Amino acid sequence: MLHCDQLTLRQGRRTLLQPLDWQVRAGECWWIAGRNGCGKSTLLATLAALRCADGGHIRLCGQPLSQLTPRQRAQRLALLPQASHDAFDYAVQDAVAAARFAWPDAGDKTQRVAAALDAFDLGRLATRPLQALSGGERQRVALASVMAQDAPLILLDEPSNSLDLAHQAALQQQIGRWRAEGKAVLLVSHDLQLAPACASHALLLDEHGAHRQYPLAELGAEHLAAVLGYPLTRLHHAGHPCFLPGHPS
Ligand SMILES: Nc1ncnc2c1ncn2[C@@H]1O[C@H](COP(=O)(O)OP(=O)(O)OP(=O)(O)O)[C@@H](O)[C@H]1O
Repeated sequence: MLHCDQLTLRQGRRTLLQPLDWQVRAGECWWIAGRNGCGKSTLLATLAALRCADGGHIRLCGQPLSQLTPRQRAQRLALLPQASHDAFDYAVQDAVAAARFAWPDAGDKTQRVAAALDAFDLGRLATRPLQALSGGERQRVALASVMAQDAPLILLDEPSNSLDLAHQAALQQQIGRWRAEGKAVLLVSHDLQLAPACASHALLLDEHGAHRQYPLAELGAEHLAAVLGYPLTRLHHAGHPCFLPGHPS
């Protein structure tokens, strides 16, 4: 679904990402992990064509990303940014419906919006103005908008920000459903429980642009600890791996 060939990212004179060859396939979820400022959001912004790559090539669903029109891109990928700013004070249901702009001729807008509102527990808030929402409620609207867009590649930048525990669990389940439907998910997250519970693979980025890729089953605490700069222990809990800070006593 996504092919990166020698993808290189820079910020000023600093190399954020040394040349990366990377393939993301349908049904996979890649956890993208690294310390603050290492370039995770910049990578997602580049894959969403919000900035240019500083080297290399990106192909999305078989076509060069740079050759896709904005609507074609929106039909192929959806981005949840780390923060959203509301230019208009839409009602929740209208904000989610706006995400259907990529599919103007589809006749299923009402059902898709209703399903997205339901998946993120927003039915009760459907007519509430965006500016009258709490932080976690606003985050759930952003997630529902991503779902309504119905793109095969989903880019999530810290999606569990501000979510309470029950809504984090709902997000984990929804990521599982997306994978089962054959969508691919890129998950930037500092959450050492949620992310490994959702992911099939990990892409670790360090502060000098170096990167490593692992199937999640092969991601050891020592690999993650090396890029995060903190000792970790890998555990198995509720059917998934998770990582805890510190060494076992
Ligand atoms: N517009 C900009 N001008 C200058 N530097 C920038 C700009 N945007 C980002 N940077 C720098 O680029 C680096 C990568 O930023 P990025 O947001 O990709 O990090 P991140 O890995 O997502 O971090 P975090 O975990 O804190 O969200 C950081 O050092 C940041 O300060």
